[in-house]
Amino acid sequence: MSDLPESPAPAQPAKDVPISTREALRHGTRLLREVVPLRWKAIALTLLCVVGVSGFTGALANSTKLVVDDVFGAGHQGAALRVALIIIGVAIGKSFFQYFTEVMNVVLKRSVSVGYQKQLFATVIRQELGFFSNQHAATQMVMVQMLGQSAGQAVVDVCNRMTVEILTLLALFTVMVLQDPVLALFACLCVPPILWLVSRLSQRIRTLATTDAGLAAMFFSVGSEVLRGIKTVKSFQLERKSVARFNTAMEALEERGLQFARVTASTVPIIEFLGGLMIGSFVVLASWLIASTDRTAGEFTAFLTAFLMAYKPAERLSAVWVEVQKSLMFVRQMYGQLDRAPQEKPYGTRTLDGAAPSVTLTDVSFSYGEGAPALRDVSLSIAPGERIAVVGRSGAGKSTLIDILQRFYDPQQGQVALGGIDLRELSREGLHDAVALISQDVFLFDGSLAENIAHGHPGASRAQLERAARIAQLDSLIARLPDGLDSPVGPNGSALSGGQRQRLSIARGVAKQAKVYIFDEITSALDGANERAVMAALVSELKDATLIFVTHRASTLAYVDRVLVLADGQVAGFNVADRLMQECPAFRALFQVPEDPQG
Ligand SMILES: Nc1ncnc2c1ncn2[C@@H]1O[C@H](COP(=O)(O)OP(=O)(O)OP(=O)(O)O)[C@@H](O)[C@H]1O
Repeated sequence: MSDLPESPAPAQPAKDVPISTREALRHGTRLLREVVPLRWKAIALTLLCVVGVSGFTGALANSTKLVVDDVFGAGHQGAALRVALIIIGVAIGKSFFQYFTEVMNVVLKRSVSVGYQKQLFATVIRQELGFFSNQHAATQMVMVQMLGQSAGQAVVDVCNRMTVEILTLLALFTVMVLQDPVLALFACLCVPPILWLVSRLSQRIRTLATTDAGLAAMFFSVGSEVLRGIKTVKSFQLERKSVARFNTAMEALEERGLQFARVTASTVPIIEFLGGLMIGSFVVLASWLIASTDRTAGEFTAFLTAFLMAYKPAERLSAVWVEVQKSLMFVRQMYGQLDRAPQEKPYGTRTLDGAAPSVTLTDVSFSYGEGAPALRDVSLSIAPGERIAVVGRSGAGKSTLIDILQRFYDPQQGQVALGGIDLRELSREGLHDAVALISQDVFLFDGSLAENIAHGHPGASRAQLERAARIAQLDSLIARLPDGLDSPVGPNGSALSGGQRQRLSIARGVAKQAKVYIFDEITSALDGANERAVMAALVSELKDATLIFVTHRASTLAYVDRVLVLADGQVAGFNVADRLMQECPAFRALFQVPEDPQG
């Protein structure tokens, strides 16, 4: 029959592949094309602030000419006060625009990041089940957070940080040309080789930066895994091992930080030396120009100030470019995720009418990837409204069977049908409305008992919620709680005991009013009395549905019509329990009480 189980490559921390300039431009352009129409007001405001900052920086450099020529040189009456006022005015103007630039930085970064984080999460959640089995949930979430933030960072870096440095350099260069075109030409000849050297160094920094994110994701992944399983860690005395694993991750992070610092630090002395060499040459050239032409000392001072002031934006520009490339590396990864076609299998259009359907498997075989088949040539038929138990040793294929019944996976061979309709012909809603899974892995939402039950049947009446709670034997708990059914359960039901959480999850499943119920080890956290009460209520209240209980407990068998025994992915028996005890060795191995050796 159909497709292999989809196991697309899930989110991985950033790969160690530096981004080429062409790729960086491609992804950067796409990002801006998407962001600009949505946030053009914020971007326009940012650009306005950036033009203000650059313009006032140029003006500040130019004002040194006034200081030298008008204040110190000519000694005009009142010149000092006038020049001082000009300089103060320019500084205030620059600070004003700088303040709003910073504010716009935060606004723009946050809005872009959040927008992409929402898109990424929506893409992740649409993936099929195979996607999630290969990747830690914490890592997935770190990737969603980090990739979204990188998009925000890249936009801010390009629209704000890079633009401000480029415009400031242009403003300062204009001052240099206006004040002394000959020296400006000389600077133009000297600067390119320095820039080439800087770019070589930044390339090295970029390579080191590529694995940063992967290590950061490891920090969360290792730490959160240990903390989530803290009870297991303590009970198996795994503290030392856990700390050792965490320390290894931390040491890798530290080592990377040190390497990064060493390379970054080496750039400063080299640039300082070359800068000093250039300034020395300017002084010699300027003294000759001042002596042999009508150039003033003020012009040279303004030129030199502009040149010296250009050093910082040039340095920051190269740093920002490295950061932009790093951000764009993640943006590339983000688009890789966003562009991944949703792993949704095609669904049909049919729905199930009437009451409980039959469940039929014909020659069904299924393997996870290349491994041994988890189910082999399984053929069976469950009658409408029948109650069956599915039993088998660990790894026999029980969970795989129930995943296939819900079409989480399609088998590679054979056919699965509900009420005689091939599952692939059912619409997505038709299938998931008809089948309810009540799992042993209880997952509850932070809300009231009623809200949690209503997740099974949005829009259910109060009476329907109360009925579901009663079937799940929650009525005595509800009677004790001050707010009854409206009492909060806490995050993932933390205010409830294990058994109460399990019963709440049963109530939610019951409220769904499905036609086929699959109960996966649902009584594992219940005491004997509660288990009997829950099972009796389920079989009497859900008479109009086909019930499938996956179980390891012998006590459950008293409530079912037949028992399906799975062994190594095959049907070892499917009959009433008494007959299986006589005929099926696999069943006896599971449930026969060993004879007392004492006699
Ligand atoms: N996501 C997966 N990837 C690869 N192999 C898997 C996966 N899930 C299950 N298997 C393999 O498929 C086989 C059947 O597993 P399954 O989970 O269906 O058994 P089970 O009867 O439900 O076991 P248990 O009672 O322990 O839950 C096992 O050999 C198992 O190792």
